[in-house]
Amino acid sequence: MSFSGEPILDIRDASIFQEANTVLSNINLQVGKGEFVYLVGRTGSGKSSLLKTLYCDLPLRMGSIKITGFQIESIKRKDVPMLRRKLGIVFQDFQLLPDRTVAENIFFVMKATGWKDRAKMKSRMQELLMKVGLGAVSTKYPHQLSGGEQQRVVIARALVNEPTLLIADEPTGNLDPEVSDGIFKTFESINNSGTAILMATHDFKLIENYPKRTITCINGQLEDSAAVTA
Ligand SMILES: Nc1ncnc2c1ncn2[C@@H]1O[C@H](COP(=O)(O)OP(=O)(O)OP(=O)(O)O)[C@@H](O)[C@H]1O
Repeated sequence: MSFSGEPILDIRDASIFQEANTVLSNINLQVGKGEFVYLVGRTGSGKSSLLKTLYCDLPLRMGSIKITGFQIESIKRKDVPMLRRKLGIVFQDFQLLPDRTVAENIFFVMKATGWKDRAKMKSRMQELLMKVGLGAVSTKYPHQLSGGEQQRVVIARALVNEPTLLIADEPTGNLDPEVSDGIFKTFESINNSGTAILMATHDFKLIENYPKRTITCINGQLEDSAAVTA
């Protein structure tokens, strides 16, 4: 694919490993600012490993990756939190702190990323909950929310620092179809306000209903729907 500006994600001749095994070999991928891209492939094909490499949870041992301005192959350990601040990361299992309220869960990330002004934190938190379609839930604990509501809180939390790229690994994996659809629309509205989204999913119904550029992990390679149709 070609872009008018610099891509927000630029993978060049990278290989992705899990211990001694090569999961993906010599892959190339460019994602433009504000794009919405699905990442699909059979179980074990390497989707999560690729995403983990992007946010430095797995080391990049071969090739180069530039993401939101950071060069992964040469990134210093001290810069990893800064990279993760520029990315929003959403997983399938909601990963909220169970013993803290929704507000405290969001404040926790804010404090960890340098927010100090209590009034600003509160208003940002309320703005984010509105954005993901949640009403007055800030004083509730995760167990008092449905799975879909918890996932919305996780999305709100991922948006705290206005990421330019949101990475989502099976964000609708544990949700029933109607709830998934609502969550997906939330991602779409986030994307419409300019955030690029890279979403690993098994949810082919979603892809059928909302077709977008799709990258498939297959036989250790990436297949790009855009390359097929271009
Ligand atoms: N922590 C780990 N240690 C060793 N090998 C791993 C680890 N995690 C994954 N793998 C292996 O790496 C390969 C790719 O797994 P990965 O989780 O990236 O696939 P995936 O496409 O995300 O699968 P799924 O759709 O089931 O989530 C698989 O062969 C898997 O067994």
